[in-house]
Amino acid sequence: MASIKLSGVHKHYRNNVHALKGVDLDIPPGQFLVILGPSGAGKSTLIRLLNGLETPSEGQVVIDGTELTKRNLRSVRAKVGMVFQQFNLVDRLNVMTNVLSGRLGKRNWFTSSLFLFPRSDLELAHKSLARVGLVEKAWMRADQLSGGQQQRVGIARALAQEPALILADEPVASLDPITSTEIMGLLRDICDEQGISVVANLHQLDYARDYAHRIIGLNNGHIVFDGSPEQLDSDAEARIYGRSASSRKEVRHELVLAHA
Ligand SMILES: Nc1ncnc2c1ncn2[C@@H]1O[C@H](COP(=O)(O)OP(=O)(O)OP(=O)(O)O)[C@@H](O)[C@H]1O
Repeated sequence: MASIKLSGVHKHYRNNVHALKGVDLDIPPGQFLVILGPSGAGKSTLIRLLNGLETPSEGQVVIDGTELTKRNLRSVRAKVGMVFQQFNLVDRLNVMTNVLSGRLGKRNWFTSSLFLFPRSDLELAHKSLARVGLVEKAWMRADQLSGGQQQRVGIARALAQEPALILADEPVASLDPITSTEIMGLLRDICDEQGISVVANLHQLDYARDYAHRIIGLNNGHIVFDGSPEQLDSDAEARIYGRSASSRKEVRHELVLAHA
């Protein structure tokens, strides 16, 4: 389980974009947090700050009481599993090897470079594949699987890290609606059953409502909503997406008429 605290976090990129503008956020252990917001709001930047892919220009990111710095990056990252929109598997390698790569951060340079894994790692990779229901695909090439299966492998790879936290950057953006609900359900079950915190960026409000314990809304680098799924009403949606609630209703009405 991981507790996460962001205090006064700003992110300026070199091109003068001010992507995050003073973000304060406390995420207790075991929470499933969904980040919503329009394109460019800063969602991916926030996710990337949590595993040290980006560093704050100002402010602090503290995970389990340890401030994330360049010096402790490797040890903190070893506790953070990543799940990506495009799965990020090595296509030509089999599923088992892809899952085992989740162990690389825990091994020294020599054994990692030779892809030598102890028996305990193989058992853990097998257990992770069983958790996502894909043991029978262990020796298939990753690129022979469907998108949903590839995302399950991505989740198994994250689980093989024995993570305290899983970061999911638009985990269902490349999947059809049925597969998307299966993947969101799997992530929520992992969070509830194993106490692994999940922070996910989403563009779909319905999935946020159905699967999150808590939702934050980002707009132009600011947190403009922080509440439960039940609190995400039309006013909150309007704050997050920068439209008035009535204009969103009109747009929906037009869409319904257009499809009638
Ligand atoms: N590496 C980078 N260098 C420069 N600017 C960047 C970089 N990454 C993001 N930005 C800018 O920072 C702002 C926030 O981007 P970010 O990707 O965090 O938004 P987002 O909410 O995840 O958007 P989307 O939903 O489209 O993925 C945008 O203006 C973006 O162009």
